[in-house]
Parts: sequence; structure tokens; C-alpha cells
Amino acid sequence: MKADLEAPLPAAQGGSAIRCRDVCRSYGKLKVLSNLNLTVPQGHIYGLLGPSGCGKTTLLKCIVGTLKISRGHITVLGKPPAFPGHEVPGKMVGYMPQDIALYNEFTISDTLTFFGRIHGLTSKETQDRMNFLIDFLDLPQKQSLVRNLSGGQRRRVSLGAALLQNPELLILDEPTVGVDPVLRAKIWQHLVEIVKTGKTSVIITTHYIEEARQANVVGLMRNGHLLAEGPPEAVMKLHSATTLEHAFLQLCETTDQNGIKRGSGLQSGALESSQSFESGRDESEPILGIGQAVTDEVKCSADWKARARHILPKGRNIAALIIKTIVRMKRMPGSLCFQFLLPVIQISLICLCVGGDPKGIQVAVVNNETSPSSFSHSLLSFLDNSSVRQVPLSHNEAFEGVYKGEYWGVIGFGKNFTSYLTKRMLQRQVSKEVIDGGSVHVWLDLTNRQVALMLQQKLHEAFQAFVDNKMGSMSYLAALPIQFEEPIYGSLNTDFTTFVTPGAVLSITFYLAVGLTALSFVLERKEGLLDRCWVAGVSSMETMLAHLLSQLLVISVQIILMLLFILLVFKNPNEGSLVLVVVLIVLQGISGISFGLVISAAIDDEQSANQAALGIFYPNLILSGIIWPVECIPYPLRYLSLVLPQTYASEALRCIMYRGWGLTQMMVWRGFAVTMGWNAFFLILATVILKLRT
Ligand SMILES: Nc1ncnc2c1ncn2[C@@H]1O[C@H](COP(=O)(O)OP(=O)(O)OP(=O)(O)O)[C@@H](O)[C@H]1O
Repeated sequence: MKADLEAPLPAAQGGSAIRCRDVCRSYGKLKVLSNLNLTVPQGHIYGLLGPSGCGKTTLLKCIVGTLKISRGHITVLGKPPAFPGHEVPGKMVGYMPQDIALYNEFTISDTLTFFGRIHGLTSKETQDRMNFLIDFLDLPQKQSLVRNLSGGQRRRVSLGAALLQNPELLILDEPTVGVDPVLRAKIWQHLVEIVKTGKTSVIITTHYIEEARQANVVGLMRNGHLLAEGPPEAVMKLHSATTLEHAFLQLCETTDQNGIKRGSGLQSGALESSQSFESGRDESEPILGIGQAVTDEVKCSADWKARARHILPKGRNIAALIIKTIVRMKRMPGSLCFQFLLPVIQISLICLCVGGDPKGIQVAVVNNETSPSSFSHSLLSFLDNSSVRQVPLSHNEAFEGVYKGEYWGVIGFGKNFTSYLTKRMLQRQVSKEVIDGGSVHVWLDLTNRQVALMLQQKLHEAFQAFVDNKMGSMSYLAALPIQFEEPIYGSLNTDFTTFVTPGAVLSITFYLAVGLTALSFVLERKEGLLDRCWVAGVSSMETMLAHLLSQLLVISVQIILMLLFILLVFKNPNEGSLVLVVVLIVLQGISGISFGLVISAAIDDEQSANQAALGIFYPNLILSGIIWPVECIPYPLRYLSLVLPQTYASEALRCIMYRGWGLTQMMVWRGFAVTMGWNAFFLILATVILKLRT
């Protein structure tokens, strides 16, 4: 039978473009590829056929290196994928994933230019190839936006991106879905043409089994096994079938009858001893573990320079990714405005609505003195009218109003308030009755502490002003024996907003960066864009760096706008160095980006990413001492609070802005150190998760 299958291959083109030996891959407990052997000869078209879910895409992802195999061995164009110095992933391979995997905001021209940049093509080379591909693939005008194209047109643009750099190996995952029969024939004709040179090899999956007759070799896959591999005519002949589809059915029946079950380990025996066009493997061999010696394993080595080049990020790729982000931003002005305006709106709302003094608080006044020249009237005239609205009422009405929630308290004066207070001020010894009658009595609704505290403070201020007015230079006689001198830091009229603002700026910068990073990466991964760029030769490190740099541009504008608002519009004080202020906020933005990378590395869908970001938002905001001082947090929780990214950073920013401190002060450098520590931790964690998940 083997002889049958060996016969009709076209002229030998040298070695194999792809060799898979005993390849295994699982998703959790689901074993998708099981001891799979496959060989794509150099200069041939290999049609990989099989029912939906049999593992074709998984195999292609293992071949291009976006998925790591659990066991076995793969060589692509002579070396394992992602081997240092090897251009797979990279320029040598053109990959068209099953998903469209194109940036919707790009035009056709942008798309091809982007991949041209990554492959290091000159503008002229890209233009020439673009003109050819637009004509060949019957694409609309190159300035057409991808999002406005039909499904079939997008698929053809995706194919164009894979063909752009004339790669040595083309890996096409269902390129002809949604393509009309004329164009499908044209694509196959093109593939046949390009392999004729012997330099290009193609592996293609398709649901249209019959179109694979144009392939030089077909591999029939089922349940993660390769059932047969050989030239289409030979496979059909072997099963006395007139169509490939029929041959495939026959093969499935035969293997079912032979009791070949998934995971039994017998499949490769069935294939290699009988139906593979390639010979030479002893099926009694054990399945290979990683790192075990294999007879046909290619031994590769790379010197330290190649390894260093492999690890070091390439400026060309970073530049291409940054340009990509800028082009996308330009195409989404609404989203860009939102990114710039949202932090300004948020910080403005905080400055306007959080921490200020309550205004227009209704208070019932029960004044039993009737004379307008009485002390009670005089004292009430010093009460801040913008904060406290006095409503003169009878005793009963006043208390009823408070019980109904109409007033925040009752201020009461006895009918002899003026005479008792005068006695109290002038006489050394007075009776309790005089003390009582000469006091302002206040009953408060203390359910709102801020309102109650403000009322207490306003009453104290009014009394002090009244005493100053009545007693002039002798006012100290009626003052409390506690004197608040000029504050050392801050000013007497500092409100709580001043405390909240620095932490809020950090928190807004951090969370916007988390959200935008996580969302953009999760969406790019979901749409297959990250994988596609990776196969084109962009490393995870380059992707992260490019995102970091482009996001820094956005963060810088956000920070400038926020600072302009808090310093110039809301007149927040800043006694310290503006440079330190900006650097600390930028570092917090980088923390946000790094944390967003962690989320996107660990989570695949946007809903879970949103949940993760939201899940930590409130606990972090509350525990970081941003809206309420850390000193109020009970002890075991306070330790947790102190290790969070924004706790020491907020304190440091307040110290810079309000105390004018610099980096020599521990409370300032500690904020910078903790932020940088978190940055490093998040970046390392994201890299480790990414590595573990491939
Ligand atoms: N990321 C993943 N996590 C878990 N299971 C997965 C994942 N990707 C694929 N699978 C499962 O692996 C199996 C093989 O999927 P794969 O996409 O490789 O099949 P396929 O042959 O390409 O199918 P189709 O022809 O429909 O594209 C399927 O059962 C699929 O559900």
C-alpha cells in the first residue's frame, strides 16, 4: 500500500518544509492532537483535511509556534518554530488564520503597509506587492476601510497579508471560505504557480475536500490523528474511491472497524506503517517526550548573538506597532476624545462634588428673645448664610421638622439669653442657671456626620465672630483656652477636596490605563490579531513595549489636562516640584498599563477582563486611603492598604503638592519606590503568565 502512496509526488524539491513527529497537544483535559505525524515536503501544497473540531487549527498554531506542543517535535523550514535566529515566526512564513484577524479601522493599504513594515519591506516593495495583490485577489480600492468590506473581501485581504512578503512557507487556515468559485480557482492556481519554483511550500486547510485534489499531498485528519497522508490520487486509489471525500469516508470506516480509538496510540501506527508517503519510522518506538533524542530530530544550535537578537526587541517592529496605534486612534476620533476628556470630567466632578462644605443646610431656629438688638439675633447674623439656612420656628414646629427630616438641627436661645450671657462674660462666678440660660442650645440630626460637623464648626465660627464684635480686644476672655496658630502646612480654609484630589488623579490615571490596556489586548487576542502579529515576527515584549509607549502618549495628554484643571481651574495648591508630580502620575499610569497587561495575559474574554478590573476597583479605591484617610482603616486591613499601589503614592503626591517636599523625604521616595516595584512586578507577572499560557 505504501508503494501506491509514494508514486505520484511531483519532482522532489529537497527536504521537508514541515515535519511533525509524535505531536501531542491538549487544552486542559481535552486531548486535541495525539501522537500526530505529518510531513509537508518542500515546494509542495499540502491539503490538511478533516471534520470540524478535529484539531487542524490547533496543529497549524503549533506549527507557527503560537501554541506550544505538550510532547513531540516540530521543525519548520529546518528548525523548530521560534528557534533563536529562525524567521519562523517572521518573514519566512505567511500565515492566514481562520479568524479574519485584521484591524477594522485600517484601510487595505494600511493593512498591507503595516505587515510590510514588520517584514522590513521597503515602501516600493510593499507598493508593488500591494498593486499585484489588489489586482490578483480582486480587492476593492486600497483606501477602502476593512470594516466596510464584505466578509469575503476581508478574507481576501487577510490572504493578501499572508502572501505579501512572498514567504517560503504559506500556512493558510481555510482561505477559500466565503470566496466565490472563480476566485477560489484563481487562488488555487496561484498556489500551484508559486510552489512550482520549489522555494515555496504551502499547507492549507479547507472544508471543500474536493478542491484539495489540486494539492500535491493531502493529510486526512480525524480526532487529533492523521489517518492518511499522501498524494490525492494515491489516497483515492488506495480506497478505490472516485472522490477524496469518498476516500475519507472509507478511511474513517476502516479505522473505526480496526478499533482505532482516540488516545489509543495506535493511529500513528496505522498511518505510518501503511498510508504515509513517507517511510522510515519504527512504530514500536515510544512516544517522544520533550527533549528526548529522536532519530530524525534536527539538532539546532544558536550562538549567543543569535539568542540575544532573538530576545532583544526590534525597533522596526515597535515603530510599526506604534504607527498602527496612531493610525487607529486617528480613525477613531470619538474614542480618542473620550480618552482625553474622561479623566478631566472625572477629576472635575471630584473637585466639585467631593470634600467641599455642605451648602444650604436648613436649620430650625427657636429664638425666645424678641428684641432685634438681643445677643441671639446678633450671634445669628454671624452664621454663614451660604452654608446654613436659618428657619425661625416655634419649639414644636422645629422639633417636628427635624423628626420629619426637613431640618438638620435646632438652634435654641432662652428668653434671657442676652442678660445671662452678659453676666457670664462679666462675672467671675455665676450659677448653673446663668450658664445654662446664656448658652446656645443645639440639637442635631447626626445621621450625616459631615453636615453635623459643618454645623458645629459654623456655630463656633459665628460665636467667635460675635465675641470679637462685642468685646473687641477683650474677646480673649470668652475664648476657649486653645489657640490654633497659623498652620505649618496647608491653610486654615483647606477643605477635604484638597486631601482627595491627589489620590483621585493617581487613581483615575491608573484605572483608565488598566481598562484601555486590558480591553485592547483582550480584543486583539480574541480577534486573532496578536497571534497574527506574533507569526509575522512581533514578540510579546515588542507588543508590550509598543503599547506602553503609545499609551504613554495618551497618558501624557490626560495628565496635562488633569493638572491644568486642578491647578488652574480648581486652584488646588502645589508647593512642590511639578516635575515630580508629573513623573509620579506617569509612573502610576505605567502601573495601570502593566496591571492591564496582567489581566489581558490571564483572561481571554472582555467580559471577564471587565469583571476583573471592576472587581479590584472599589476595594483598591477604598483601601488606598484616597477618599478617606488610611489612618481610619482598622489595623489588620491597614497592612493590606499599605502594600497597595496607590497608598504610599497618594501620600507622596500629597507631600509634594502640599508640603513642598522632594525626593529626600522618605514619604516621597517611598511612594516612587513602591510604584516602581509594582510596575516591575506586574510586568514580570504578565510575561510569566503569557509564557505559561502559550
Ligand atoms: N483555546 C481553546 N481552549 C479549549 N479548547 C479549544 C481551544 N481551541 C480549540 N479547542 C478545542 O480543540 C478542538 C480542536 O479545535 P480546532 O480549532 O483545532 O479544530 P479545527 O479542526 O480547526 O475545526 P474547524 O475546521 O471547525 O476550524 C475542538 O474540540 C475545540 O473545541
